[in-house]
Amino acid sequence: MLYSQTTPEQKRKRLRETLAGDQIARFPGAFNPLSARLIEEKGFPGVYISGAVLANDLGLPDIGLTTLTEVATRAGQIARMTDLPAIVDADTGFGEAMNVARTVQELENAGLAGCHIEDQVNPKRCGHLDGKAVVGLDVAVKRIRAAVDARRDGNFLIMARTDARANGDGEAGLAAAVDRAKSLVDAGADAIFPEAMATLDEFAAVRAAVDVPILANMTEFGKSRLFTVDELASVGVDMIIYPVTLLRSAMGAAERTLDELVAAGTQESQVPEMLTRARLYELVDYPSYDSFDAGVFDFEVPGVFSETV
Ligand SMILES: C[C@](O)(C(=O)O)[C@H](CC(=O)O)C(=O)O
Ligand SMILES: [Mg+2]
Repeated sequence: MLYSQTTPEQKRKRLRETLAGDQIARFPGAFNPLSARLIEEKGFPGVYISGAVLANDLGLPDIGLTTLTEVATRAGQIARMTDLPAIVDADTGFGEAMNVARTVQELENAGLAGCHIEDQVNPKRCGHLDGKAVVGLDVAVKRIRAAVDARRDGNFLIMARTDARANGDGEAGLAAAVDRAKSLVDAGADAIFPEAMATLDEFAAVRAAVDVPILANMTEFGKSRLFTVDELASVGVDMIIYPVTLLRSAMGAAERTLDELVAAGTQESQVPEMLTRARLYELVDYPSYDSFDAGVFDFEVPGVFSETV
């Protein structure tokens, strides 16, 4: 009922244990608090909260327009709805070193289990688009040091993302990303997010260069094909995110339903694709509220909690 009973400290500990385990960990992106519940129910070990999704959900492009307050608030709403650890995309940290320090403390306060901070210049852009630029190594290192020093829970995961792969074609770009990754680990990063890797061999190169967990971003319509979990495990990736997948699925379904309403004058043909009333009530945990106040759930929903409605 209401929110998760697991404390942020417990979630952060659980995240550390997950990353220390042998299994590759998949973190689908929750686009709202309720979808975090769905992710938990399907057995995933964690929830990812995408900066692109938070911005796009507000109708904004992913170019660093969202504020720390907006991101911490929404990420906190998502994190509190699940017992799973949630990791949030903190973009460039909302400024330079001092701002990054505050960002980390606000995200801790919001109940997140970790965040990633990238080395792009502002205004930033989606890591899978061309024309990105990264800050100098000194600035990138300062961001990570500030983040690490600012956290009050040693288990809050500071992941460094490098966008340096775009700094040159093929080998040159990869070498730049590998160098950055090593320096960011030396600066204290707990994990590395090498952005826009083109091939499995590129992930393997990053894997060989650092001894902290590495993340693969399996975003659709990006720079690489969508590798399978086994493929990524075979090159030593520890964690996979599917940042925008659920938002794209949900918005795709919404568009199809609207098109059908326009074309047919009724949504009838789309109903079998929808989450049923029963399933929706199950996800928001209606029956638990009954134990609190028997007047809350004293109605019948046909087929409630069955597959039939
Ligand atoms: C991971 C990412 O930073 C995000 O905000 O989700 C994006 C995802 C995307 O735009 O597809 C990214 O820069 O890769
Ligand atoms: Mg992002």
